[in-house]
Amino acid sequence: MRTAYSVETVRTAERELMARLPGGALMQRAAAGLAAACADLLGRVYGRRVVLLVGSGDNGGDALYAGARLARRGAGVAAVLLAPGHTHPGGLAALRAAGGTVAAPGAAEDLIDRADLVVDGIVGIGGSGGLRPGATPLAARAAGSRAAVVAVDLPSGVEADTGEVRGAAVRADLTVTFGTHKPALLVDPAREYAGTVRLVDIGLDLPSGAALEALQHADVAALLPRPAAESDKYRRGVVGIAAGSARYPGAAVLAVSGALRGGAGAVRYVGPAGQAVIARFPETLVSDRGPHRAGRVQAWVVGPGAGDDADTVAEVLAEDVPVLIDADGLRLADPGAVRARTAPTLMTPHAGEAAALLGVAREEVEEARLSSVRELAARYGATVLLKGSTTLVAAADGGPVRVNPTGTPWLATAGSGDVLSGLAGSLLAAGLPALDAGSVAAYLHGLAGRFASDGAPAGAHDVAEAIPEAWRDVRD
Ligand SMILES: NC(=O)C1=CN([C@@H]2O[C@H](COP(=O)(O)OP(=O)(O)OC[C@H]3O[C@@H](n4cnc5c(N)ncnc54)[C@H](OP(=O)(O)O)[C@@H]3O)[C@@H](O)[C@H]2O)[C@@H](O)CC1
Ligand SMILES: Nc1ncnc2c1ncn2[C@@H]1O[C@H](COP(=O)(O)OP(=O)(O)O)[C@@H](O)[C@H]1O
Ligand SMILES: [K+]
Repeated sequence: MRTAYSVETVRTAERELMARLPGGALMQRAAAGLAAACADLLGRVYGRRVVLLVGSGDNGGDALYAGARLARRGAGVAAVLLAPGHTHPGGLAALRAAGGTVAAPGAAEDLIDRADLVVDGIVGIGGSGGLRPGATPLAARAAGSRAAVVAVDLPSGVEADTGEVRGAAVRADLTVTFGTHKPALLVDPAREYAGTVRLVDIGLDLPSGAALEALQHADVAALLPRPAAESDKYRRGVVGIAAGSARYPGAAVLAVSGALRGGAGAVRYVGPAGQAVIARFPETLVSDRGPHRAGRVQAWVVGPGAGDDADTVAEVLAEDVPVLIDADGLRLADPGAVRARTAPTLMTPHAGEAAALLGVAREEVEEARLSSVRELAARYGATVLLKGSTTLVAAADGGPVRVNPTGTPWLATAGSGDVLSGLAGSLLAAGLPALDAGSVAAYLHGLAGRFASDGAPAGAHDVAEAIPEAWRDVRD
């Protein structure tokens, strides 16, 4: 499991470790890791031109000590001091002692234009609110230059705990982060600014309460349902799909296509698209008698392509089994009925649907994904999977939010969300708790999207057909 911790937790762990170590030891560990990463990126250090952008805090100190290490290996290193009266004194002395220089006022732009590497030590976990005016043109100059840009701990200007970007920020090719990932390195839009992320171990001892968790192959493999010798189709779990309408029969077909590949032993379909479903998937158990009388299921999926069928949504919400609500179902569901449920509920909105539920503009959700998904989960007393560039899954009772690491923008194709809802519903029916069902489904769906696309456009049905390959890849 990859984890990310809040600034507050990092600060506490840092204090505890510093109390046991000689002064400055942590910063030296950070600077050594940073200098090694810079050297790897440069290939050859001797004779290279390095510019350090140095702010007022320890983030600048890291940059200065790493710059000193590079200068000792023969790089030409110049520091641009953004807060000249408040520069880390030990770091500045180390740089000077190693032969590095401080840029004269007005020389920064020229130096950046000629640099091989720009190191962003403007601000780290002590920052908030986007780059300040003095730093903004330098960050833009670095982005437009041929130099590689390495961010120290975080790209300066992003919000460490939320992944929000409230103003100008540095665009890095590589971010070297210390002790643990920070949420901004895993959540868009900030994640986009970080480039490749390299984690340097500085010995921090972190508690169990991470802010974010990202499942890896081994975590998913351990959660995947697997039929045992005694299994039959009912014991494996039956998933009910209440989806589709005369207008959108395809949503039903796609949700069933995901459900058939999600580990449940059988898929029941109720709704007006039975003919289309059977034509494509003859193994589906089709009923036109509504959710109550369709036969037993261990989980329901309701909403994809449902049009205005509020009665079916209400009927499903009244069932005492796990329910996944997607698409039109999110709009049609009575919030009170969702909150009143005692069996697990998993809601799977995209940003637009989440915005409608929260009563805000879509952009507000996209700019603040983490707080949006937490807020929705708390309001509805449900597990919420927020789809999009970074897919997040939050439980109602707080705790670490799961961030999906496998997504690809090739998934942004009509109907791929329907496949996801069927897949997640199937995992619910197979017995996974809602947080696991949502995050495992997003993981497999992302991998399937990658396999189906392989760099070229793929349709939602291709994504569904690639789910078994994703499943095998995880299990290998
Ligand atoms: N934690 C650890 O384990 C380790 C941490 N280490 C390193 O220390 C870093 C944290 O250092 P830090 O605490 O000195 O804060 P830092 O980020 O340098 O900010 C300094 C000052 O900048 C200012 N400022 C605020 N916003 C701003 C903005 N938008 N743009 C510009 N300036 C802004 C604000 O001061 P103000 O000007 O408001 O008075 C703020 O106080 C951490 O990221 C890592 O690199 C490693 O060395 C070892 C292990
Ligand atoms: N930019 C993106 N990067 C990664 N995944 C994306 C992106 N945009 C959309 N997706 C994924 O594509 C799927 C689209 O689902 P959804 O918006 O419900 O579409 P539809 O309603 O057409 O099925 C979701 O799994 C979502 O996470
Ligand atoms: K930085």
